[in-house]
Amino acid sequence: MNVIEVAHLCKRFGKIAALDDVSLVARQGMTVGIVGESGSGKSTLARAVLGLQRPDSGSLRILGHEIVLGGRMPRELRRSVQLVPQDPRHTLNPARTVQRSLWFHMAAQGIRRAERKARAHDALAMVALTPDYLHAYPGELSGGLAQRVAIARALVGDPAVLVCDEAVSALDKGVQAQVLNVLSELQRDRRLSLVFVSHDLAVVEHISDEITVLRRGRVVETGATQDILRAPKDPYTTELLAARTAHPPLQGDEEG
Ligand SMILES: Nc1ncnc2c1ncn2[C@@H]1O[C@H](COP(=O)(O)OP(=O)(O)OP(=O)(O)O)[C@@H](O)[C@H]1O
Repeated sequence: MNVIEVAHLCKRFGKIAALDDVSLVARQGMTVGIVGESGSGKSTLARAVLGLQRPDSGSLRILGHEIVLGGRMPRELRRSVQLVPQDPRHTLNPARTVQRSLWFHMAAQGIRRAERKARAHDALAMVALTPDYLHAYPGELSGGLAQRVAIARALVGDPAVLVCDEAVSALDKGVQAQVLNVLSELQRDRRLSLVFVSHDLAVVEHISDEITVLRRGRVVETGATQDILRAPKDPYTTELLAARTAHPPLQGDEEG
């Protein structure tokens, strides 16, 4: 099943075409990686999928439902597509305990009070955190732990898709590997779809079944990860392949 279908999306900011006829499909239980250098339109695409950025034209379907561009996304669909942000220490409210952040997120999603405790415990367990962390403040957490909390927050409403926007870019390599493992396991065990956005092809290739390469708002190449790595069709993809950093090991054992 296609959980996200983006077709011919366009978005301009003045003279800049941030998205120029971009199409993308994310299927259930699969990870689609979006890669491109800074300014290629990755975040604009991610924000459009999350209903946070109004495209000028094109179409967006989530779980088969057509989304009215510029309209308010129905709550159930908003709940089914959740963001894992770049640096959770900036996006988790420093004045709220983990519990309050999770509660706040669940309240915004219309989740009943009676369900919240169990959901919070379940979501923390899914990212291998004990309920002790409910009482921690973001400032007390390392980058890797804070990112696990951000993933747990994204999971509390039982979404179908996680949109990970540079979700490991702020982390050290060993911690990146751990967070990538958490995301891979969630995808495999819960049949989650991931839209994994990164400027770093080395990270994207490790987690993605398919890759879409963006450049200046346009899709230059899309295909199965192995095909793109083995035989890139576009010179820009070849450049990205040449420029990639050493990939993070998928079994890291440090915590930062
Ligand atoms: N709100 C905005 N107002 C004006 N221009 C914008 C806005 N948002 C994005 N842009 C421009 O659109 C283009 C695409 O930006 P976007 O942030 O989507 O790229 P990106 O690939 O995510 O880059 P980065 O990794 O640096 O965030 C850039 O040229 C950017 O300057």
